[in-house]
Amino acid sequence: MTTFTIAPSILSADFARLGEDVEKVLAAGADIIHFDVMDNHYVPNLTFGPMICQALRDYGITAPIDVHLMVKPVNDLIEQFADAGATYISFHPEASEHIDRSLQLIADKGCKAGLVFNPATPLHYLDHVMDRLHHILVMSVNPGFGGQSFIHSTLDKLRLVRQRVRESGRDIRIEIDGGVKVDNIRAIADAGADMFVAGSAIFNQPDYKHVIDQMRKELAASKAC
Ligand SMILES: O=C(CO)[C@@H](O)[C@H](O)COP(=O)(O)O
Repeated sequence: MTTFTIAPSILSADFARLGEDVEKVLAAGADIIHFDVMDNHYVPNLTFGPMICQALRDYGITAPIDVHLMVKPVNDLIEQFADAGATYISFHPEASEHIDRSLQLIADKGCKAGLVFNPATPLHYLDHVMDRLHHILVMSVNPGFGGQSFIHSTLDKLRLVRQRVRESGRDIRIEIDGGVKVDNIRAIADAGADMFVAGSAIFNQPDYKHVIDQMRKELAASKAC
């Protein structure tokens, strides 16, 4: 049976009360916390760095922290986020000079590695690195901002990624990120995702538990179950 992971993106959380908001979303049933790191260079927006990750660990957050690096170059921040308590670290292959080296660095620092694909990034970057991946993150919006609409054509991309993972015979998680809502999460699971990042869909609602419960109900009805 497929294990589904719900990963709220703190990009839409209340930054003035971040520790409390993260505690609240975990108590509402979230599995892990998704951390969108933007550098105003690789993407046109600026968010937070490793100090915030460390601050959440110091505050007492023990859930896995899933760091999505939207930065260029990537290696310095891989090291800093690993030291600050990241569990998973993913980066965009076109933002790394040496993809294999960056993946190895993540593993050497004791974290689990992922590669991220923008809607138009070709999947050939998966060649030769499947054995190094814990997850593959498929972006269903162009990176940089929360609250964008899901790009429907990424469902086809998800199916291709699912096929590649199946053919590899490896247990690689497939994460989707951008525009994930209660009303599309089942179709996304049917297309092959098993980790779901959702920012605005969860944090912009007053009752996080209600949204997460509805998402789980949709997932339970998916063909992937
Ligand atoms: O990485 C990104 C955007 O670059 C995403 O994680 C978004 O932050 C998801 O936000 P919603 O689309 O769910 O509001």
